[in-house]
Parts: sequence; C-alpha cells; structure tokens
Amino acid sequence: MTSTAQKYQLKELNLERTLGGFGRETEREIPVIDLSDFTARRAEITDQLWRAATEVGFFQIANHGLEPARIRQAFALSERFFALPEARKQAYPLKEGLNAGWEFKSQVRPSTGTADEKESFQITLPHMDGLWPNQTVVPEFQRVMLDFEYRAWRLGMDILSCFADRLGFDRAFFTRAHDRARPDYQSTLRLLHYLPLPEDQPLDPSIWRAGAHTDFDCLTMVFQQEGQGGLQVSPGRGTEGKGEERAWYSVTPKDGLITCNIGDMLMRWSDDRLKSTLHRVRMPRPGEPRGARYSMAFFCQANKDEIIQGPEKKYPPISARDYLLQRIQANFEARGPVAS
Ligand SMILES: O=C(O)CCC(=O)C(=O)O
Ligand SMILES: [Fe+2]
Repeated sequence: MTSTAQKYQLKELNLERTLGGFGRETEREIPVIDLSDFTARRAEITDQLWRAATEVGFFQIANHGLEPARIRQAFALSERFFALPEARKQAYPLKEGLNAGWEFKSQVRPSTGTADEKESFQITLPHMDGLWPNQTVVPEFQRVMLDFEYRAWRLGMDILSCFADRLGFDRAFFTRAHDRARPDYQSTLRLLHYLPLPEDQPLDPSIWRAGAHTDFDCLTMVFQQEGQGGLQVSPGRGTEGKGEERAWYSVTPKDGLITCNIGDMLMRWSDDRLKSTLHRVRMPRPGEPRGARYSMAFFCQANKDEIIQGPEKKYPPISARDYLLQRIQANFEARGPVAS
C-alpha cells in the first residue's frame, strides 16, 4: 500500500475524519447482559446480545465467569509494567504493523490528528518474541498475561458464537476464524495507561485520552476500574450529526462488568446488521481527579487469512489481513501520513 488514496479507501476512515468535535452530552443507559448459566440460558442471552448489538453496538456483561481476582492481578501487573523506567520499556518496542509491544503516545486518530494521551503494551501471540519482560523485570507478567489472554479469548468466542447462530453461520464459525493456534492469529490484548494530567496543565480541547474512533475488529471487551471513567459513546457512526451536534453519553465502569462493543469487521461481516459505534476517552475536567487511568482491551480480530463476507454478500470479500492493515496504518503516526 503506497498512496494516501489507497489508505483511506475504506469508508470507515473517511467518516472518522469528520468526528473530532466535542459534541453535546446526553444520558443513555447501555444494556447490561447477564451471562450466568450460559449454556442453559443460551437462547435468552443470544436474544439480548443481538438486540444490544443491532440497536446500540455497546453493552456490558455481568456474571461472565472471569474471576475478579484474576482481573485485579492483570491490572496490578499492567501497572507494574508501565511504572518501569522509560529506558526499560524501550526494550520492548511496538513491532510495526503487528500490534505487539510497547508504544508511547504514538497513536494518532484520524478524528483528532493529535496523539492519544496514553501508552500501551500490546500482546498478539505470534509476535511476542523478545517482547516479554522477564521474571526479574516484572515477575509473573508473561504467565499471567498469557492466561488472561486465553480467558478473554474464550469469553469473546462465546459471545461471538451467539452472533454466529443468529447470522446463520455455524456456531463455531467465529472460533475457527480466531484460531489461536495459527500463525496468522491477530487478536490482541492491549494494556492501556492513560497518563495523569499535571495540575498546572491547561485543558486543550484537541487532546483526548483516546480520540473518537470505531474499533476495526469484530468484538472488543474492555476491562475498566470503578472510579476511572471517561469512556463516551456516540450513537451511530457518522450520519447522526457532525461536530458539535453529535450526541455523546458516558459509560460508567463498575466492578464485575466488562464493557463490550462491536467493531467494523463484524459490522461488515454481518452486512451492517451489527453496529460498530463511535467512542472516545475524554480527559479529566476541572474539579475531577487528574490521576492515571488504566484499562485493558481484548480485540477479537479474525485471523489474517480469513475472508470477510456477510451472508447477504452486501460487500465484496476482503481478507482480514488487508482490512486491518489499512486501518492500522491510518492510526499510527510512525507508519506514515495520517488524516489531518
Ligand atoms: O480504555 C477504554 O475505556 C477504551 C479503549 C478503546 O476504546 C480502545 O482501545 O479501542
Ligand atoms: Fe475503541
């Protein structure tokens, strides 16, 4: 891919470029879906997931089986990693185009043209050679994160199996498409550290912890901590008002809940029936705590060789490799020009 025109040929990107404004705030509940007794309650859960994904695109899941102690442990190790001196973290640099390794303020969103106020460490299984801090640097980091990645994947596949049922694919369709054993696996666990805001730093409206974007995967599951809010969602993806007219509402983190959203890849794979929804993470406002914010996101992204096409064939087939490459290239400044 060489020309800018090629990089922005996907309509999702062109939409994002118009969405950096602050907008107006509104209130809206996002659905909370109880996953307890998953096997026995599958039909009911599928109904609720389908409704949330077709009407809102965002939902939170409760009683999902991922134990609070495991989530706390992963958060604690993530904090330990980010607390390392910068020179140490530089030993694990993000591998170009592969979503693996550490980056600091390098993600520029097409919607804002400014870098997100964050650093991240990304775990994508086939590309982790040389990127794991060892037992001396952050004890237990690799073991705990690999286990967490597996459990998040397992949960993601359960949710996707419900969508497969409804779309008319066989139940294991998306699990095969996100096969962890294959070298072209590209689902990612991303540890996120949004930087604290110094007391004397004035608010700059062009700076965001994460600028407005849609995710480009199938399904994202975000682990957040109570008291560390900031995630905002805007209904729809671009046709519902631009700039200051757009409505945004907050998602409040609550212990025990995992916030989930549909990404562009599943929207395309469902012939637009499941909605990928714009979202962003805002900066603390005057009077709000200015401390760091930590979250962890698991992105279910189909393996590179999978061909994405919905049951109704609304869009031409495209490999997951080609689809994601275009989106990643547009989002990381280091990889070439970004939209202004
Ligand atoms: O940190 C969050 O709450 C959301 C992160 C997010 O939207 C992303 O990494 O794509
Ligand atoms: Fe996101």
